[in-house]
Amino acid sequence: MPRLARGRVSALAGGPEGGKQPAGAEAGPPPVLLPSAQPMPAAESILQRGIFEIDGRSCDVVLSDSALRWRPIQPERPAAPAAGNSKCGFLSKEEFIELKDLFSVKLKWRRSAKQQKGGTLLGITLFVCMKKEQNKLKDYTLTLNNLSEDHCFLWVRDLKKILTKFSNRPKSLKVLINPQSHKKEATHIYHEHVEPLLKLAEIKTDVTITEYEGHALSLLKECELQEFDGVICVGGDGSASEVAHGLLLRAQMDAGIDTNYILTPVRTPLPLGIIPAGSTNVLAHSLYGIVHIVTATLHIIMGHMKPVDVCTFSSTGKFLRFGFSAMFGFGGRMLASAEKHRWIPPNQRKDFAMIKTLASLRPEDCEISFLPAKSSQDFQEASRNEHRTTESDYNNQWEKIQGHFLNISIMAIPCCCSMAPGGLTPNIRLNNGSMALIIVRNTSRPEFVKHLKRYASLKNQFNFPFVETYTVEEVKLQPRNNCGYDTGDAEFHGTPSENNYPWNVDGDLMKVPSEVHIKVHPQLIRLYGGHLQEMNDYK
Ligand SMILES: Nc1ncnc2c1ncn2[C@@H]1O[C@H](COP(=O)(O)OP(=O)(O)OP(=O)(O)O)[C@@H](O)[C@H]1O
Repeated sequence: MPRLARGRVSALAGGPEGGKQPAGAEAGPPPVLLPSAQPMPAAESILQRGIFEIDGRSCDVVLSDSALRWRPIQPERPAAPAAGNSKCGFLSKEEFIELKDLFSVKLKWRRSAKQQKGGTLLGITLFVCMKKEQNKLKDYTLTLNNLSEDHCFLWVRDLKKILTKFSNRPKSLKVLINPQSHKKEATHIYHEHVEPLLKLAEIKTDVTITEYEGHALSLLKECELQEFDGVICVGGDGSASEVAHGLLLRAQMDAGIDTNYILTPVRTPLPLGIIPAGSTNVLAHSLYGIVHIVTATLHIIMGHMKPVDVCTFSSTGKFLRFGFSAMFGFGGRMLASAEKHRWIPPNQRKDFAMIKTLASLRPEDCEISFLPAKSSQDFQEASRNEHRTTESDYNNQWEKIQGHFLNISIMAIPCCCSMAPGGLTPNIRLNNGSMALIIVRNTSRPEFVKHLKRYASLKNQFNFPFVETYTVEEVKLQPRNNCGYDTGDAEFHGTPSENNYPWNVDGDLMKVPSEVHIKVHPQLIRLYGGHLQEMNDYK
């Protein structure tokens, strides 16, 4: 049975310098540490051994290059004559933390309220990243009390030396905050929940609060990025997508690629971290398996990284942007309507736009060409998930479908959200080099609503005669409404040449007058995070 370690507080509560406790930091209950009484592997070399008081008990503490182990020291009791076993007094259980879970170490001082330096040394505080439940990470502290300065200095020196060996952990980050995201809480979220943890981990930050739409993009195109190990975006999907686009665009510029015609993009050297502060947070949810600010921050601090597929969007050969997912038809119109009514509060705006777009539901007349994904794994998944594709489709041959469609979704990531925690496309992973193409043909409004509602339960949402799903690598979508695009809003009326079809790309409105070509590029960007189930570290 795992044992509870007592008396531990949150990493941010009563820290070494007595900093204030941010909202959300947990003071209890005490965390479950690793299963006790594990024998020390023979390969572990001991760096330090000493006596510390932990949770009010004197402990024999051993620091090796991979773990910190402790065992309470119990006084030898006189042997019970009947039992005849004099060693029973020493059989206390060992507990340990693995050093790969450690993210900071500080000396613990007792200081008066006004005192900035000095004071009485009480011991050492270790800050540890722990898995709390399913995909959730939390920060916890372990305090080793010992009044000897020499003793504590030596231990801190060795522990810090170990921390420097985790070369994938960032030391300097560029942070971009969208103050307008969702309920305008992104700045508060950053300062209250993220910054204290980054400071604790001694990560340097350079913060920019964006002032207008596209600010993050223009900044990333020009600013000096060499000094940073990663870029962090605090905002919703629109912001995260803009920053990902900016980072990738910058990588193409640095590689001397003409950004008007990006055929084979290069990978971006800098990883991107996403702190969810938007209304939907699909990207963060797909990445972390949960929308939780401390989890997102700890993934960044610990340097957990995941390569993720990205799509390029182009029209008539010209590059438009990078993105992770897109919707055309109902999804595009709904976003266009929501953007037009920005004055409505965010939650109500989405409901309003949904109802308005449903009320004027109409199909798009278009031609869809797609290149099926070639891997056998994709083929198996496709067949398992009631796809209509046959093996002959997987010959690198373009397929063509013409007709009237209510909605067309193209997703390179699972698109998890509160409505569909398992993802809108559960068979697409973050980096399997393929996209889901979901085509909803024209049908009655009640049938379409039934299909939308099924996403919430993730039960047979594709099991309708008017829904087709494919696993693809490329898609070309050519609208054929030459009579003019009509959203029911005046802004979209006009002559065909003025028409711009609204696309929803990662929650951002993109208006394009003609064909859009979408191509997936495997593992083009590295994002901080990853589902814990997939990470060996947390088996
Ligand atoms: N200071 C600003 N003022 C107005 N818009 C901004 C500002 N900074 C960034 N933006 C833009 O706001 C857009 C939407 O932001 P974001 O996605 O973060 O929030 P959201 O729409 O509330 O969340 P979600 O996309 O998750 O629904 C982004 O495309 C971004 O370019």
